Amino acid sequence: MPTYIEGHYRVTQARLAIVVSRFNQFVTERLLEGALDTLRRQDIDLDQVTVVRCPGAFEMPLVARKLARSGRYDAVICLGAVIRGATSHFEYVAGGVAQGLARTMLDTEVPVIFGVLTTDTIEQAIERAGTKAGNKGAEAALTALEMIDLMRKLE
Ligand SMILES: Nc1c(NC[C@H](O)[C@H](O)[C@H](O)CO)[nH]c(=O)[nH]c1=O
Ligand SMILES: CC(=O)[C@@H](O)COP(=O)(O)O
Repeated sequence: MPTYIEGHYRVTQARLAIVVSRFNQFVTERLLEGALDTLRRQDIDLDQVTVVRCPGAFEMPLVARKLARSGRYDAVICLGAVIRGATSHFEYVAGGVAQGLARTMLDTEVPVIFGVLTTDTIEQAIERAGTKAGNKGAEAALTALEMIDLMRKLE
């Protein structure tokens, strides 16, 4: 019979940092609301949650790395909205954030949750920030809890 290891959402004493970018704040604040509401509904003490705002998604990897390396957090949730414009700038911002956050997670071995929307339109972003396509911030919060529990089980 194989041994199965998996993380559950119910974790005790979870210390979380949430990095939120101000760019497209109309969207990112909805992601933050979804994340905080989900953590609350999972009985996470929001006094153990730190919210850090940064200018744009491109700055997130540095902020996430500082938080992860501090040793004060069990996971770092990153919430942003990169929405395509008229130039190729989208590719560089979105690619830089994804690669930077992935590298931070591997370098620090602290779960860094990619809750950054990368959409072609504002409508797509709004749909994923609490309307018809759910709330990616809420999803990111659940992923953080599952990863915290899983990491503890793999220690
Ligand atoms: N266009 C978007 C940006 N651009 C700003 C960058 O994130 C960065 O702050 C700037 O290049 C200075 O380093 N940021 C987003 O979060 N979303 C966008 O759609
Ligand atoms: C993702 C972006 O950087 C983008 O919103 C910038 O818009 P533009 O390509 O029109 O300068």
